[in-house]
Order: sequence, then structure tokens, then C-alpha cells
Amino acid sequence: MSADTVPDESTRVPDAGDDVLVVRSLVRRFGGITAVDDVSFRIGQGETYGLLGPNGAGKTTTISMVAGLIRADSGATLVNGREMGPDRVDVKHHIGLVPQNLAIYPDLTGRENLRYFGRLQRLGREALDRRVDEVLELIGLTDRAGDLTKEYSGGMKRRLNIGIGLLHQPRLLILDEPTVGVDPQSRHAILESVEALSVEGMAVLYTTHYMEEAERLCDRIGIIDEGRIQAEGSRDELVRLTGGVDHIRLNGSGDIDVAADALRELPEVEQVDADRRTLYLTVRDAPTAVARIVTSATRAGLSLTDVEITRPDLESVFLHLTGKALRD
Ligand SMILES: Nc1ncnc2c1ncn2[C@@H]1O[C@H](COP(=O)(O)OP(=O)(O)OP(=O)(O)O)[C@@H](O)[C@H]1O
Repeated sequence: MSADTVPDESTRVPDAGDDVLVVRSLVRRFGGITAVDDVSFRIGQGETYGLLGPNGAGKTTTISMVAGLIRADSGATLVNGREMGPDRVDVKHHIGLVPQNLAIYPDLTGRENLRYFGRLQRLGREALDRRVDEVLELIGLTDRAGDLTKEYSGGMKRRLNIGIGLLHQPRLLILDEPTVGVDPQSRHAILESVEALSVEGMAVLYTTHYMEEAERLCDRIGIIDEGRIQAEGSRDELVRLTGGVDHIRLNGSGDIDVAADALRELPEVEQVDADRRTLYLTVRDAPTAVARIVTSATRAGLSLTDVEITRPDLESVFLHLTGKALRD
């Protein structure tokens, strides 16, 4: 372990707790625009935290402060209990930042790129060889490590970029929209690499405007819009903010009105609307309720042709909180 990776207890902020990252009331203005407006959150060891919001919401500005690239107008960032700032080289050592822009050399192989950046991190020769192998495994590029990176696909280059951020074994890895502009297959490979990190015990801060990625990767999600965290929680906690009701649509033939009356008797059914061949149900916990609903409708003489369940997602949460769609 090199000298600057030894935790220096004397510089720990006393009430920092055990979290790898504590962000307290960060504010950053650019001229008349408040890009980040009182943003606070915490990330524990092994936890993946997502900042989910549309373009211009303040995600990049937030992580630029967290990573010590720019100064906050007010508020504080603690990494491993120590205060981050642009001149805190010792604190920066504990984070790995994967920016949106690629920083790799096209005429070097994947392995050579990692070795080059590892030497910049002052990893000793043996430690470097070992870590480069580990990182190649983590990002799924072991088989292509000897190929020039100019021959890599866009997704492979992104994964190598993630690998560079991992070389010095940071406690916190920050990824800024790592899947923007890559094809679906590469996206899948990038998401798998990120999933592997929390297994390694790393804390991850992940920004995205794709709700599917936040749902899949993140233990907790902060929904950010116009510089403010509008709500925070696990996917399920956030979805409950919308009222937590699901919808079931039943199509079939028979006496729709009789079936509708029978379904209104079920405790899990909150509302039933009917038209000629379709019943629209508002229910609690549709996956559990659906079997009883189908049985009840069939007993009431409905011959079903189609059953569809719709559950609220983070897109509906964003709409509920801001009155806007998440996507442009
Ligand atoms: N250097 C800057 N100078 C002036 N305004 C800025 C600067 N950086 C960001 N902003 C503004 O601050 C707001 C937040 O931008 P930010 O880049 O943090 O959002 P974002 O959520 O990361 O979106 P994107 O994905 O588009 O980068 C935007 O209104 C943006 O125009």
C-alpha cells in the first residue's frame, strides 16, 4: 500500500459516519443559473447510487464537484470521511472518475493503455501487472487485451475507459452517463461490468437519463431535475410515491358488466371500468392479484382472450414529481 492510500484519521471529519461518500447541501451557480441547488446524498460501501435526470438537470456539475474538478459555491463533499476539494490530491486518490469523453490511445493495445495509465498512477511493476489482469477481467476485455484500441467497438472503448478509472482500486467509482451513444449489445456489456463492481465492494455513483439503467443497477436513486434532488430511494420506494397502484387490462367475450360487478367485490381491486370487450382494473400488487382476478372473471362467465399488467416505473415517478417526461 502506498503512503497516500493509508487512511489519515487526523483529517477525518468527526461526524462523517461509515459512508464512502457524503454529499452535503452542494450549490453551484454559473452566472444567473443555479446548476446545482442544495444537493445532498450518501453512498455506502458496495452500494450503487444513481443520479437520474434529463439533460441539463445538474448531474455533470454535481459529479464535477464530488470529484474535486470544480469548487462548490457552498456545501461539502466527504470521501472516506475527508473533505474533497480541487487541491485535495490525497482525497482524489480514493475516487476513480470515468468521464463521458474517452481518454485512451488508439495506437496502443488495451493492455498497453492500462499499463500506461497505471504507471501514471505510480503502481509498481508487479502490482501493475496483477492489477491490469484483474481489471481486464472485470471489464470483460481479457480476450481482446492485445488488440489495438482503434479496432475496438465504441462499447469496448467505454469499458476500457472504465478500467482506467479502476486501476488504483478506488473506494468510489464515478461514471458519467457511460452508455450514451453505444449500441444495445455494448450497453449490455457495460452494465455487466458496472454490476461486477459492487460485488467487489466498491461504492459507485452512476449518472444516467435512462430509467432502465437506474432500475437495473442502482440500490438507491436520486431523481434530479433543475439542480435539485426531487426524491430519493430504492426503485420500489420511489414508485410508491405515485400511489403504488398497478393496472390490469382484461379482454374477452361474455357479459362484461356481470364480470365487472364480480371483480368489484375483490378487496385488491380498487376500480373497474368497462367497455364492450375490455375491463380496465386499478389494483394493488398486480402480480399477486392477477390469478384471483382471472379466476373471478372466468367464473362470472367471461371468456378471456388477453390479460395485460402495467406497473408504474421510474418514468411515471419522474412525471409525477416534475410534470415532465424524463426523455426529450
Ligand atoms: N461551465 C458552465 N457554464 C455555464 N453554464 C453551465 C456550465 N456547466 C453547466 N452549466 C449549466 O448548468 C446546468 C446543468 O448542467 P449539467 O451539465 O450539470 O447537467 P447534466 O444533468 O449533466 O446534463 P447533460 O447530460 O446534458 O450534461 C445546465 O443548465 C447547463 O447549461
